[in-house]
Amino acid sequence: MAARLSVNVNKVATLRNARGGDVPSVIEAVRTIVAAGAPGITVHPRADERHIRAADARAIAAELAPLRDRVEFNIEGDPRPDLLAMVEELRPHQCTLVPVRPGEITSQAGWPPDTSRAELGAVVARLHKLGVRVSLFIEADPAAVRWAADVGAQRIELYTEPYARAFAAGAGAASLAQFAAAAELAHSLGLGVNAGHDLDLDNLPLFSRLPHLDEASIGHALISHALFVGLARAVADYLAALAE
Ligand SMILES: CC(=O)[C@@H](O)[C@H](O)COP(=O)(O)O
Ligand SMILES: NCC(=O)COP(=O)(O)O
Repeated sequence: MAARLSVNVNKVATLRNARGGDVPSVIEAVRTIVAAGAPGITVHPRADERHIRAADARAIAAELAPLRDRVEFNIEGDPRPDLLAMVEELRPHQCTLVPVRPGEITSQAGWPPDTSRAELGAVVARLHKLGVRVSLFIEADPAAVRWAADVGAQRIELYTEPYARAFAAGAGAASLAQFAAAAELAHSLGLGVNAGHDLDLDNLPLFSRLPHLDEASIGHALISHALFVGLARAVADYLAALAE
């Protein structure tokens, strides 16, 4: 069975915020994406609200509430108090905890495996208690996979920028082998396997062969593709690439 596509709509909000109004509408984008058959929506509401704002997350949660049994909502972010309060309020299917470095343009790394298990473990336990699946954003590194299992996560999200870079350099198969080893280890430890960052129509068909892949969250390249072919067609293209 093909992995689920979760479309990250951050960049719709980036375009909207550029002019300060409500065009393009994030909610209209969500409706179009869901109508095109994507079974997941992802947002990464950053502390500086450069794109997705707390109000967007609330509006998306309300929009998806009637569809809860077929469309998953995934909120990504660092475990800062306001984000955890948002997750507690909105109860998305999944929260993906991502390390954030001050001033980063975008995510640049996964959680280091020497991150305090006690501190993050308490956050994971709190979210699990709310019925929210927790995924931890990590590198394709066995030590990081074992760390995520020790912290109590239900899933990992493999940070795929290194794969995308390797693919562009003609070394995609070798990189995929490293990711596959991490996915196999995660599966053996009872962890689900998500993946995301810099996946696109060129590198996704090969990556979709990853064993045990549950979900791919894709935003920047998909929304960019939509500028040329339309959003519904972009979603269809990514669903097809993920099913290859
Ligand atoms: C965790 C991840 O890889 C994405 O959520 C990424 O952080 C998107 O953030 P931007 O859309 O701000 O680049
Ligand atoms: N978790 C990855 C994500 O949500 C989207 O990343 P990108 O496709 O915008 O690089």
